[in-house]
Amino acid sequence: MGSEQDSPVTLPTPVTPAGRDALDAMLRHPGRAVIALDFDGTLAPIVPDPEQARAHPDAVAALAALAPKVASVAVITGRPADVAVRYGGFAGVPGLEHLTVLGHYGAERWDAATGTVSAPPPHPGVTAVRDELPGLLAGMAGMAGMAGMGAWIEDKGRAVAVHTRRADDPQAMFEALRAPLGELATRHGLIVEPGRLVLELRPPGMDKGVALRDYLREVSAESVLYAGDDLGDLPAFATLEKLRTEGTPGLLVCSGSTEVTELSERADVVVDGPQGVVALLVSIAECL
Ligand SMILES: O=P(O)(O)OC[C@H]1O[C@H](O[C@H]2O[C@H](CO)[C@@H](O)[C@H](O)[C@H]2O)[C@H](O)[C@@H](O)[C@@H]1O
Repeated sequence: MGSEQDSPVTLPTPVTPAGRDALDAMLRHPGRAVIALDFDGTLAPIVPDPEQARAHPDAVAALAALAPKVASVAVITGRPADVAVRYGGFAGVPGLEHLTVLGHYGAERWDAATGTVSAPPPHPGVTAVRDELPGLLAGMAGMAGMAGMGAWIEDKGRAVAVHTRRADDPQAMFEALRAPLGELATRHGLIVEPGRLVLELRPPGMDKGVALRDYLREVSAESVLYAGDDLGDLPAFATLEKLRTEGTPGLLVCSGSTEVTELSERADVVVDGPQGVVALLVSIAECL
């Protein structure tokens, strides 16, 4: 706790009894608590150009202050693990020596302790999609209403994403691309992962729920906080909801945005984007 001169630490009150129990359990036994966080929209503010996304300026310090006080901290992201590490500034940070980054929705793993990324072999469908996608988008640009489409391809290595945030009408472009990208993905054995003005074509078989569940088993978590902002975080919320029914306290935190409301409806705590997430992490660290 802070000294008498410090302003008092304000922790949010979770709106559900299960959320309040989880926060309680974390504060009582922090050494058995796991903190897991999404990257874009949760630790990093959303920006128009995905290559310019960086962790909130105070995020790394907040994580580094909290990590030594809890069992473990993990970042679970749709980004390739090495990209999240780079954009997050997570490598070589005192306090984050045991940080784990699960990339590509858990298919990849980076551990600060080794500084290496482990990953499965690439899915052949990604190569095929990478080759066909520019032609498909060019064909659509010629269609009525699609001139100057403004869709941008992010080559993620093990997946390919099409972003519409910089299109003239981002939401209309997103909706127009759903069906053709779905067909393309299916034809090559991939799935479409929708996100905040992005449609990603990626291999099936892994999601943040599976990644989180496996990680929590590995570290023998006795309480968990998960924070996310996007549709890809819903499986992680579902994992926590299931764990709660089995007796493991879990706190569902939504990094709120006007773009995605599905998470806020299920969350125990809604904070104001990455700035709110950082404030929450700081408050928890100060309470421990
Ligand atoms: O699981 P996450 O860490 O949340 O990653 C999800 C996707 O995030 C990125 O896209 C999003 O952030 C961009 C930068 O702020 C933004 O421009 C875009 O509209 C968002 O969808 C990233 O580019 C994707 O690869 C991630 O899968």
